[in-house]
Amino acid sequence: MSNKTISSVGEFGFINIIKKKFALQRRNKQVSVPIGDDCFCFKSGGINLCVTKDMLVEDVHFKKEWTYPQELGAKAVEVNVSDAASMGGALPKYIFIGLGLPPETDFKYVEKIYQGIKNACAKYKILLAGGDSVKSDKIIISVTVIAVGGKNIVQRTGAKAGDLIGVTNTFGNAGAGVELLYKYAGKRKFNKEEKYLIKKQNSPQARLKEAGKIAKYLTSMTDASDGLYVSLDLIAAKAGANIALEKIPLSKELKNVFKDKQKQINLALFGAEDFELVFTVAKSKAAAVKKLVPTVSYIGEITDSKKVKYFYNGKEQKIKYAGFKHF
Ligand SMILES: Nc1ncnc2c1ncn2[C@@H]1O[C@H](COP(=O)(O)OP(=O)(O)O)[C@@H](O)[C@H]1O
Ligand SMILES: Cc1ncc(C[n+]2csc(CCOP(=O)(O)OP(=O)(O)O)c2C)c(N)n1
Ligand SMILES: [Mg+2]
Repeated sequence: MSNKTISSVGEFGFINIIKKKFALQRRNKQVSVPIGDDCFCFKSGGINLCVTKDMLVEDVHFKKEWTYPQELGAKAVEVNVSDAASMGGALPKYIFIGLGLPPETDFKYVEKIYQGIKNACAKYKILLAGGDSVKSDKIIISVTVIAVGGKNIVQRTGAKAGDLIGVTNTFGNAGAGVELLYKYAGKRKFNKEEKYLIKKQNSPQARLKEAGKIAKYLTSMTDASDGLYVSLDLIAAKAGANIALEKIPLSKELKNVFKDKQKQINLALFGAEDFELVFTVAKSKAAAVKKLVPTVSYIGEITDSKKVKYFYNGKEQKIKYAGFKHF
C-alpha cells in the first residue's frame, strides 16, 4: 500500500491507472469504444449500445440553496444525455438512478427531484429502468444512461491535421453563473442577464439533435463538461491545434456582466459545465455542418505540432490550466 492521496494522483491520473489495471479485460471484439471516451460502446445484435455514467453531488456540483430540485433532477439526466450526444447523437433509451440521501431530507424535495428526472426523460423518450437508494451525508444523484448509437459513432480521437475545430454554441455562461452564485447568492438580487447565466448553470441542455444532424461529417467530438480548454486537449492534443481565442463565441449576457476581455476568455476556457459539443470536421465539410446547425462557430484548426496553441488576433498567448479540479 502506498501512502499517496487521491488528490496527489488527480482525476485523470486515477482514471489512467484504472485503465491500465483493466487493460487485458478490455480486449474484447464486441467493444467498439473502450473506456476513456464520453460513452463506452459495444456491439450487440448489429447495433452499437453506448453506456455512460455521471454523478451530481451536493456542494460539489450544486448547492440546495441555489438550485430547484426539479432543475437538479433534469440536470442529472441532461449531463448524461450530453455524453450520448457526443458519440454522434446516440439515442438515450434507458436510465438507472442511484440516489444517496440524508435521512432527514424532506420527501417533497425528493419528489421534486424525480419530477425533474421525469420531465427530462419525457423530453428524450427515456424509460426509467431502475436504480438504487441509500443513506448518505450529502445528496448524490448517480445516473447511468444506455443509448443506441447511430450509423456514425464519433469518438474523441480521430482529428486530423487540417480539420477545423467547431463548437455548437457559446462558452462561459455556466461558469459565469456559478461564480455569480458563489459571490452574491443570498446577498443581493440578480438582474436579468445574471439570471440568464445562472440558468445556464442550473439547467444545461444536451445538444442531442444537433449531434445527430452533423455526426456523419465529423472526425471527432466530445462535450465540454470540464470546460473548453480540457475538451480541446482531449480532441486535439495528440495531433496539435491552433486556437483563435477571439473566435470563441460568447453570449451578450456574459460580455455585459463580465466586461473584462481576459475574464471572458478565462470563463470560456475554464468555466466548464457548458455542455456544448466540441468537434472536428474536414474543411470541405465545414460549411455543410454550419448549414445544418447555424449556431456552430469554428474557432481553430488541427495541426501536427502535438500542442494546443492559443492565439489572440494572431498573437500567441501562453495559457495554463486554471479550471475546476475534483482532486
Ligand atoms: N471511477 C471510475 N472507474 C472507472 N472508469 C472511470 C471512473 N471515473 C471515470 N471513468 C472513465 O474515465 C473516462 C473519462 O471520464 P470523465 O472525464 O468523467 O468523462 P466525461 O467528462 O465524459 O464524464 C470515461 O470513460 C469514464 O467512464
Ligand atoms: C456548488 C458548486 N461548486 C462548483 C461547481 C463547479 N463544478 C462542479 S463539477 C465541475 C466540473 C464538471 O463536473 P464533472 O463531474 O467533472 O463532469 P464530467 O466531466 O464527469 O462530465 C465544475 C466546474 C458547481 N457546479 N457547483
Ligand atoms: Mg464523468
